[in-house]
Amino acid sequence: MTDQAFDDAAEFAGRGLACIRGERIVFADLDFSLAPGEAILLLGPNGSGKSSLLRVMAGLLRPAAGALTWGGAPVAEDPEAHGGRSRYIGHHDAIKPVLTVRENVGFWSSLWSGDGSTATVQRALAAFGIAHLLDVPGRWLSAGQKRRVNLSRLLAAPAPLWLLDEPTTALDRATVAVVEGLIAEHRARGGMVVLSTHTDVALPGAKVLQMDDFTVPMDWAGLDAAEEALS
Ligand SMILES: Nc1ncnc2c1ncn2[C@@H]1O[C@H](COP(=O)(O)OP(=O)(O)OP(=O)(O)O)[C@@H](O)[C@H]1O
Repeated sequence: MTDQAFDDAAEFAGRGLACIRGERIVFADLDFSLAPGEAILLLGPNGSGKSSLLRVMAGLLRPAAGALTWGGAPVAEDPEAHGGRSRYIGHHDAIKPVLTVRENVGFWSSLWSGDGSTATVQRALAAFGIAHLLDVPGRWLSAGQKRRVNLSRLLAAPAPLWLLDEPTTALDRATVAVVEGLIAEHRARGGMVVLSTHTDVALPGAKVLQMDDFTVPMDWAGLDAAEEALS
């Protein structure tokens, strides 16, 4: 864990992004840009593509059209570098029930940053008020505790780009405020955040992407080219 500014932060942008899942075009012609210190709030009804866009941004899902850039360079040319600078926290809790909290968070910290030390894990858990759960197995955690453990991975392996899918689900109001504060600190250090939510999360000055602005009809003109690109 560090309080230092992110020297490797740079503008993260997407141009002309489209996403097909199953047989459906989820979104198309989507542009975004995110400078160091900025945040994007993803809004839209169930199924409008918030999770899909976050997975595209994380490099976990190939866009059917368009491209991502980091500091102007195509992300697709160096996916490993993108993996190193981004932290994707999905809305499913990635917690192994038989491992302790220390082992769960330590695994990710080690994988992402090569650290994984107990001291680092402990500091990350303390920020979420759950340092006392260090030796508790994952299967004993409540839904909100699981969420906090998941989010503590962000602090156990610092990186400039946080991609957060409904991060406040199951959290009590006090912990939502903690998350808001940690996001503000992350942005103050030049970090960037993209966050999907169905609830109120305070992200001062965030850009808003309404996902339903990017839905397209099934006869969308770019469909053939997009399907060909994916095949
Ligand atoms: N693995 C998958 N295979 C096929 N289709 C999928 C898959 N995952 C999602 N979809 C479809 O993609 C569309 C967008 O889903 P996505 O999860 O991105 O929406 P969302 O806005 O995050 O929804 P929610 O608010 O319910 O979390 C939906 O129509 C969904 O059925």
